[in-house]
Amino acid sequence: MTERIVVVGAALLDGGRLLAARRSAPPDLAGRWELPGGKVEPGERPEAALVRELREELGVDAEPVERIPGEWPLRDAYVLHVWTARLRPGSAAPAPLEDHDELRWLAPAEIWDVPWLDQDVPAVRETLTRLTAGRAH
Ligand SMILES: Nc1nc2c([nH]c(=O)n2[C@H]2C[C@H](O)[C@@H](COP(=O)(O)OP(=O)(O)OP(=O)(O)O)O2)c(=O)[nH]1
Repeated sequence: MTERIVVVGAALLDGGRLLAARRSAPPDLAGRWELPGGKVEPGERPEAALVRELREELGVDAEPVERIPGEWPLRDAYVLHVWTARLRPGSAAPAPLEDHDELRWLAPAEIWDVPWLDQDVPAVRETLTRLTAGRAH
């Protein structure tokens, strides 16, 4: 039986904008944009994984807000789950410390200005719907 590995992605929102992160590796994903995050470790709660990954990759202190319903298949046995998230008061600003070489805060009208990973597009579209409906901020 193939084990399913959950990858958590953060739709990190601030002031009505979404943080997009450009991957620096591996070569086949480099240059494409994604929701920062990573694999949930065995025994780890997905929300805890999200907070840990955002600290490691971006140097921020963030908290999950709500799960975006749905799950999206990635390569191999990976599946993407997405949460909206926000910075906690006093958090540093995000910096591309690991896995990424550029970050951008995108306003709703700019969301499709970057080449997202194909597999992230449905989750990004869902996030945009929430942003424009004023249900996330
Ligand atoms: N973080 C993240 N990974 C994604 C997204 N879309 C997508 O296909 N992936 C893929 C890339 C990787 O193969 C895998 C997640 O790996 P990762 O490298 O970000 O996770 P990680 O920090 O736990 O990795 P590792 O160094 O511990 O191996 O999922 C996404 O939106 N966010």
